[in-house]
Amino acid sequence: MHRLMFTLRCSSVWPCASPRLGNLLLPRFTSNMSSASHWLPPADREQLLLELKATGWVQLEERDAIYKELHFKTFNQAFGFMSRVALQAEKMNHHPEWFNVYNKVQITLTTHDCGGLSKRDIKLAKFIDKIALNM
Ligand SMILES: C[C@H](O)[C@H](O)[C@H]1CNC2=NC(N)=NC(=O)C2=N1
Repeated sequence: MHRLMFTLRCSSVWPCASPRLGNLLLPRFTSNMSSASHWLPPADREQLLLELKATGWVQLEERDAIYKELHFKTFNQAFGFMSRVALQAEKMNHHPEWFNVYNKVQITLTTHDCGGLSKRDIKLAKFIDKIALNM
């Protein structure tokens, strides 16, 4: 109950994502809630998530994050893809959670600084889709 009340009080100033009340898994409040430029307005969020779902991203149930699994022909292709994403992630100072076995790459995107999805996750997801298409 305390967590729910916390969210209701804080939701109007949340900089990254609109909190999910459905399953009561609520974002952390941290002192590093940097710039409002990462703010994902709820209306934009729904539209952008629809677009990403059409390319194979799914929303995780247990946290405010998106997930995609990619398959390549070889390990070299998978690793080449990861290298390109890693360079972009470093440029954006926004890093994926990911797991690779041979030709398979599983990626979770979320913004740790705000405990949920932000514009940065959308931007990185779109970049990932673009790179994967060109492999
Ligand atoms: C201190 C550093 O800027 C932060 O920890 C950055 C690094 N990379 C990050 N990556 C992701 N996915 N979320 C973050 O909030 C984040 N924050």
